[in-house]
This record gives sequence, structure tokens and C-alpha cells, in this order.
Amino acid sequence: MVKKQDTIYAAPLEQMVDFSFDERVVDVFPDMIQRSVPGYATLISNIGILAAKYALDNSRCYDLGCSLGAVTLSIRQRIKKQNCQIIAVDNSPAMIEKAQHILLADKASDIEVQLVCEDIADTVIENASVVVMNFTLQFIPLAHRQALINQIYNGLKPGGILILSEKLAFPDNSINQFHIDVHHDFKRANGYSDMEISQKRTALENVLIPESLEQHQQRLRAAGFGFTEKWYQCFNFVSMVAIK
Ligand SMILES: C[S@@+](CC[C@H](N)C(=O)[O-])C[C@H]1O[C@@H](n2cnc3c(N)ncnc32)[C@H](O)[C@@H]1O
Ligand SMILES: O=C(O)C(=O)C[C@]1(C(=O)O)C=C[C@H](O)C=C1
Repeated sequence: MVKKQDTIYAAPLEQMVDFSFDERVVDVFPDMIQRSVPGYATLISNIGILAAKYALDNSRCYDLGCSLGAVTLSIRQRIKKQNCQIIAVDNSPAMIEKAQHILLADKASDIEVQLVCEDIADTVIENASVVVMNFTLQFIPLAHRQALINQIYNGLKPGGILILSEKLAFPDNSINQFHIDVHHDFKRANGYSDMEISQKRTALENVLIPESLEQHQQRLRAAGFGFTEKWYQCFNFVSMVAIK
């Protein structure tokens, strides 16, 4: 796939609007996420490996907030189970439409993928062995997060896995600032200007609400998960697993 360059925040914007996963973002999304999330490609390929370890015959794998289906493609390539189905959900119609084209072109496996355009709060999770939220929970209002994690826990089979990747906030101010600064250095090294970094930060302010690792772990334990572990971190981007 040819990656169109993200220049959305390159020119000064007269009026700042909240970030949304609209057509303009969809158009440049692979370039945007790769240049914005440290370790994105590593995360995607290792989520496939984790999914392959926990996927069960006759079960479902969910990719919640699937965007263009990068996680779905990685899981689809790796899992070797009988009668396993992938449900990929996103509430951005533009994302789902483009994901449909990408998935149709994927001949890596014959595992069935169901692409669904809906709010993940409305997704019925059942008979699940694997659930992935790769940088999605951070966009859900804080007050709705526990209910969603509870829904996922209830829909997982015993031994099933939730893979949860998030941008973190840190309770200690100087540690928090350290991570923000190095993340911005990462973006600069990937060709984003100070203006792009600053304008996107403002656009994300009311939309992406990061929490601390402790808050995530507490929520996972409150839902009932007995085993939780951080398996990946680069700067303020982490990925956790929780096993039922
Ligand atoms: C940072 S992107 C996820 C990246 C993707 N998982 C990947 O690995 O490439 C967040 C996605 O979550 C979706 N999203 C945000 N809130 C949602 C909700 N309430 N229901 C469904 N999808 C949601 C957005 O439309 C966006 O595509
Ligand atoms: O650009 C940032 O600062 C991000 O936080 C990256 C991030 C995310 O973590 O979800 C935010 C929005 C999308 O562009 C993709 C990635």
C-alpha cells in the first residue's frame, strides 16, 4: 500500500477543531500512526503472536477500534485454529469502508472477518478467546470505560486474553513531562514540525484522555481479571495483557 503523507496539521489552522477519525485522517492514517506511535509496527506483529497463543477453536477474536484493520490482518495471518472468526469494529464509516477494500485484497488466510461499523459500547462480546483494543480505550469517555472492560471480561472464555494498548499519563509530573518530551522528539525525528506537533496536541486534548498504568490495572482487576501484565512500553505508549 502506498502511504499518503500526513500533512493535516502542517499549516496554521485558524480555528482548532477536535480531532476525529474523518475522511482526511483515514486518507493518511497508515503514515500518521506509524510516525506518531513509537513501536507501532512491533506492536502489530506481536499482537498477532499473542493472539495465536490464546485463540481457541470454535471461538471469536475481536478487534475493537480496528481502524484500517492492521491488528485484524496480523491476527488473521497468525492464528491456526478451526472455526475461528474475527469481528473488527469501528464507529468511523470512512475507516470501515477503506478497511473493507484492504481486507478484500488480503489473501493470507481464509479466516472469516466480519467488519462492523458501530460504537464498541454496543458490540456484543461473546464466545471470545481474544479481544484487542489497540489505542482505542483512550478515546472512550472515562465514565464508560469500566462498563466496557466488564463487558469484555464477561464475553471472554476462561483463559481468554484482552490485549490493551494505550497512551499513558504518569502521576509524577517530571516523569510525565519526560515521556511527553521524548515522544515529541520521536515525532520530530519522523519529520513532524513543532507546529504540527503542537496543533495535533491541542486537537487531541479533549478527545484522547490518557490514564496511568495503575488506573488501567485497577480497572482490569475490578472487572475480574486475575492476571494482568505490561508486555510492551516505548515512552508513554504501552500495551498490557489481561487473562481471564
Ligand atoms: C488510534 S485508532 C486505532 C488504531 C488501530 N487499532 C490500529 O492498530 O491500527 C482508534 C480507532 O478507534 C475508533 N473508535 C474510537 N471510539 C470508538 C467507539 N466508541 N466505537 C468504535 N470505534 C471507536 C476510531 O474511529 C479509530 O479508528
Ligand atoms: O499523535 C499522538 O500524539 C498520538 O497520541 C497518536 C495517536 C494515538 O495514540 O492514538 C493519536 C491519534 C491517531 O492519529 C493515532 C495515534
